[in-house]
Amino acid sequence: MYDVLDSRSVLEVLQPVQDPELRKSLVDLNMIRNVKIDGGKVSFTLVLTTPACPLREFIVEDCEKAVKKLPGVTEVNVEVTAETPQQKSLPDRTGVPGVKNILAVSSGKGGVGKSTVAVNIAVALAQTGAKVGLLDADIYGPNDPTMLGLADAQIVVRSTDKGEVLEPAFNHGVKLVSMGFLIDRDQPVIWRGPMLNGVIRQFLYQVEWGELDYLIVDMPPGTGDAQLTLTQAVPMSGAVIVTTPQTVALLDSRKGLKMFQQLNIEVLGIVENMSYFIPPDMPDKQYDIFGSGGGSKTAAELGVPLLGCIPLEISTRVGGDNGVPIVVADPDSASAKALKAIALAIAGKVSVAALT
Ligand SMILES: Nc1ncnc2c1ncn2[C@@H]1O[C@H](COP(=O)(O)OP(=O)(O)OP(=O)(O)O)[C@@H](O)[C@H]1O
Repeated sequence: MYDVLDSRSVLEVLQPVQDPELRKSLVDLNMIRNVKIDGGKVSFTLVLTTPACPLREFIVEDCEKAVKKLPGVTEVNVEVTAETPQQKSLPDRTGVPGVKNILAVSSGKGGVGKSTVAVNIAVALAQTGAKVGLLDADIYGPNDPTMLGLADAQIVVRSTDKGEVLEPAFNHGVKLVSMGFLIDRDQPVIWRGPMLNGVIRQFLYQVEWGELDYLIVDMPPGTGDAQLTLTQAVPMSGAVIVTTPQTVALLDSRKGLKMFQQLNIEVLGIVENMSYFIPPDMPDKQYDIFGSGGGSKTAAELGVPLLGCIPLEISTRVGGDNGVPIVVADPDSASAKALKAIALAIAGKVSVAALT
């Protein structure tokens, strides 16, 4: 069938190989580029739709298997790169130049670990090579500077010919802008809609974010006016809802889900935090402190995916307090593994949403 080994025959054997999430041919998606033949050696570039592709190895293996079937092939070299697609444009919303995808991390209730999840997901995505920003919009408890090791950072304002711009702080591979840089922690601030709107617009459009694959927005907990103002002001492509297994937390997360759905923002899934406790001195034991299975039940009821379950681990809390997120401090811990898998699942879903 294939008399000559050339780039056309390589593309032909790769034609049936699909991106497992997009269910389309890699060739049709323009994910196979720079095919080169040198004797029996075939090399090409595989351009994934996110550096955090959860199925990277699987896709590479499929490509190698397909090309090795060609007569005369002695070696296959696949160079893997990524180009994150731009989120679809939203009606009545202005995107942020250079920022490909904006994602909300929210919770119906306070204290469920929303900021812990937002910070660790941001860092986990950056660890894969993605360019990541974090906008800490939690007006009630802006903890991201502490959790990212930037408690003492100052936001720098520069005058340019386009007016004043803010320079984000940076640590663990993530650019950060936080409400915490603006407000005095000991002074309660009452945020009225227009004021919050103004600050958020500044955080979106007057910050030198540069090129970002993902801008994660750590939302304030709850579903009140502030959350609604924010959800309407930010051109988000998707939202992640963090919950704990208790019934109350789950009821609240249902409200959060409805809020996003009403505003036509895709809910990418639910993260169940504090799912179970593993005592550090008894790693074989597991205690379901807040009950079990709540996250998966709610996800099934509401028809959204469960992105993952994170155990309650002392080192996760310590990582947050010390400014070294658990995915950096102890990447092999159960929590870090769960958080990294959740970050990859989110990246996969974002690419699918952008390309379908
Ligand atoms: N899986 C976990 N294991 C251990 N501690 C955790 C875990 N998740 C969160 N925590 C701890 O619980 C506390 C609350 O977490 P966090 O600040 O992330 O919650 P939150 O939902 O953002 O709160 P709020 O928005 O109401 O301020 C923090 O001290 C954090 O370190």
